Amino acid sequence: MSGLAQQQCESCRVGAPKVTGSELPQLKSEVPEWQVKDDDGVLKLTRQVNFPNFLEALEFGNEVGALAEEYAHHPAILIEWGSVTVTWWTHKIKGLHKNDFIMAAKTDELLKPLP
Ligand SMILES: C[C@H](O)[C@H](O)[C@H]1CNC2=NC(N)=NC(=O)C2=N1
Repeated sequence: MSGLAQQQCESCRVGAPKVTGSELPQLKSEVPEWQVKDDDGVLKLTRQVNFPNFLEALEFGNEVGALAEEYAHHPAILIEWGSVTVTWWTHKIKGLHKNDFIMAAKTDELLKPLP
């Protein structure tokens, strides 16, 4: 199986399986820059990225938005002066799905310098 960033999301549906406790460590190890947080019982995957100014933060936020539209899976994006916080979770299942880890890995790819 290719790395998470190269995988495709499954279609979001109610009743889709949440990431289980045994799957979580493996998936989390593939996106080490991200933290799992429990938000009133809803597990989410979040990362804060720092930028030198608001404009660069805004540009990255827009890139994440375009990625979300491309894969029809959408995060919360907080754009602030100097940083962007991206949080992935699957609303339909009120928790973490493998899609969220795939999208976190794709988000990391946006930060890699172009070859
Ligand atoms: C029909 C559409 O694809 C679905 O409603 C998608 C849209 N984007 C989504 N994004 C996230 N994060 N969770 C969802 O459950 C979700 N559902």
